[in-house]
Amino acid sequence: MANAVIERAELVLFPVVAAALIDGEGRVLVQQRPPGKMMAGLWEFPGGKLEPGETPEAALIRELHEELGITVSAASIVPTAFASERLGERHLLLLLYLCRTWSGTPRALDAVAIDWVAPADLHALAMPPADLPLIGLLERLI
Ligand SMILES: Nc1nc2c([nH]c(=O)n2[C@H]2C[C@H](O)[C@@H](COP(=O)(O)OP(=O)(O)OP(=O)(O)O)O2)c(=O)[nH]1
Repeated sequence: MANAVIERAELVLFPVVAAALIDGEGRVLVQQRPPGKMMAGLWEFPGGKLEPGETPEAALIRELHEELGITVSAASIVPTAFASERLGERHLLLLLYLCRTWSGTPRALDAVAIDWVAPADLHALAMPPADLPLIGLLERLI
């Protein structure tokens, strides 16, 4: 019992924000994680960690600008789903937003590559474990 209490106290939640950008044909943008990063080569939704003092929405707008070179307004990102997954010593809470409008053309500024994929085709991509439950949700939502 004491051990269980200690384990709970030491567990650190790791919030990460990500966006499913949807284009006019109902496809979702995914990007491939670069070499040297954890889970290199896997396809993910653009996004990342929160900086100290940042709201999830501000972090997502910043990450989309840094990673894709696009500008997104707070009104354009809709909180939609989350995933919860053990990630090494921490526990990932992946907060997924939908976004259908932005300005600029997405470019792979951080990732190896970006691609636009129909939600049903996400099943065929190698994605992080946390993302897998989100695919079926996106198929129904988009
Ligand atoms: N962006 C993103 N991260 C994901 C997804 N699924 C998933 O498990 N993750 C994990 C991978 C990483 O452990 C973590 C995101 O951290 P990161 O290191 O990529 O964040 P970052 O962009 O702030 O990276 P950095 O600049 O600090 O290198 O979340 C996803 O769909 N999108």
